[in-house]
Amino acid sequence: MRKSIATVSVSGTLTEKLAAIAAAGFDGVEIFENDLLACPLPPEEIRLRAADLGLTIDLYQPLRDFEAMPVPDLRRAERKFQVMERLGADMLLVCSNVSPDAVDDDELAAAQLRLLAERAAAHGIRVAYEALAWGRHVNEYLHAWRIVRLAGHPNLGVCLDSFHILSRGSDPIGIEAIPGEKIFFLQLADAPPLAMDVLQWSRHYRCFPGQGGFDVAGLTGHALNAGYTGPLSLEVFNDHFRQADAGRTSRDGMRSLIALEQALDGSAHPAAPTGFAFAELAASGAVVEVLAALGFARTGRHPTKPVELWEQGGARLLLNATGGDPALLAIGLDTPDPAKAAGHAQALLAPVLPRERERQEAALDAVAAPDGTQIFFCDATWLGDFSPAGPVAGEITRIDHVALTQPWHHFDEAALFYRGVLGLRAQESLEVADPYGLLRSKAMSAPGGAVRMVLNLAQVGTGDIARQHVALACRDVLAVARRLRARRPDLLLPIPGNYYDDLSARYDADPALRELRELGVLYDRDEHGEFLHLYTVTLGRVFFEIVQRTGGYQGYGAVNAPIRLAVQRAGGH
Ligand SMILES: O=C(O)c1ccc(O)c(O)c1
Ligand SMILES: [Mg+2]
Repeated sequence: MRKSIATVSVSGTLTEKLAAIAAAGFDGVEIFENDLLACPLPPEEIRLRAADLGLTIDLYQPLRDFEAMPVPDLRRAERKFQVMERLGADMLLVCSNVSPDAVDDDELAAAQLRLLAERAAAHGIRVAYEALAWGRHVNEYLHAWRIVRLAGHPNLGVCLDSFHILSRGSDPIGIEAIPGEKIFFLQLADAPPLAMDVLQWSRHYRCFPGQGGFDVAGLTGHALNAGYTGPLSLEVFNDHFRQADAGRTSRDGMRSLIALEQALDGSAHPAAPTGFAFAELAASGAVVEVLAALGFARTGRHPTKPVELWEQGGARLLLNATGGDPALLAIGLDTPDPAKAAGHAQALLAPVLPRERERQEAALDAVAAPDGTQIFFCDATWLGDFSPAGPVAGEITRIDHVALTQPWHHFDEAALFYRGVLGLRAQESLEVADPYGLLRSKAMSAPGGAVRMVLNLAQVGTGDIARQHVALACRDVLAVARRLRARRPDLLLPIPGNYYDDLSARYDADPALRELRELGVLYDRDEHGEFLHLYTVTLGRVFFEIVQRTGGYQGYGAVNAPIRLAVQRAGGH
């Protein structure tokens, strides 16, 4: 299907926006009124510029509060038709009236829209009428459709906007009752679930399909079933997108439409990961000390690269001595068909990483995540490169999750990347207090929890944008804590006594509490089970968490995150 995007969705001047949108592969644009008014180029030049870039101008929206007025402003409309002819745009958007002067009279609205459509027809222009969720009298898409039907003019149809429909909780199934040729335009936007005024929600928090909580693909399916053949057009008002790099935002929008088309095809994710193969760290001597204290042992070396394999149970860490502070460089994922997974990632515009390969080494397909973390798709052969010495027994069994902190302007992009490329589903999104700001946190996981990731967003003010961690699952976190305590107490993150006073206020009778306090182990429970966890101090950008889940606990100990953040920040841990 043709893909379009409203210029309001990306940052920059109109000419910058057009260039970025074209480079991302879109077919067309909706030009937002202010972008045109502020542009030094005359409409004819903008038309040429767009055409040179291979973009059609699919929609223009210069009229506000037009219909159901005591006197409709046809003079202004006539002027705007002239602008549209110069622009080469043949679809005019009219959103439902928000003015207190609007009259609650469908017949009047229909008569005035009919008049507008008649005048538009003389210029070869069609009019698409859209119900804004906060329209004064018309705020439901089926209401807008009734008015359009009442007007009965071939040049008048409806514009459907997924945000306005889904934000009000309207059932999009009704779209299928609208004849396809009367759906003139389809605007797509998602949004995170927020309990707030719908106008503010729309103007500041919209995001690309797949980044929020609405079933935008399902709504699109209804429009296609109705016979809609126009473009899928992204219309996203978002405070972050307005500041972010236009090229990057445009590519991200394109990725969201490709993922939406895949969802419409109904095909399952072709190459979902089944577990963590490894996490690779830029490592220093300090990392080696922590791993040794945790009971890991070096079991292999790469034949040609300065990379060591450290293992315990099914947890495998690669320590890369290429220099630099400790940081997470790469994540390896067990993938049934790595080539297919890489192909799928590439179709979603993930940059495929070049691989230098020596003879006899396993070929590894890898892509770069939005924050630069390398994602490797692995089958069993990669391990052979390291000629591992054999299993290392211990309490730690595998990698439970990896937590990455995203720059604020790439958070939604990262969520969409992990959802589309790896097929992870967002589990929960919450806010965690840091002594100097707020951290937004989104957990994502593969079905059954075989792969879990946590994306943290450093809000403005936290300053702490760099921290990442690898959480290791274990059978007995108290045993790990005791060992660490005996060998290297300095590596354990110290937890304040006040935390344990509160725990005992909440879970009075639990005799294990005393030991948690002594060992610095934190505790949470949900309706499924319990969660015990501890943290090491931070090395460079990275720290380790040791977690023990019992009885199907699904979370990540989020209630304890503010304690951890405060100790890390205050104590320089
Ligand atoms: O927020 C608005 O005013 C606005 C304008 C045009 C649209 O298509 C829309 O969905 C919202
Ligand atoms: Mg809209």
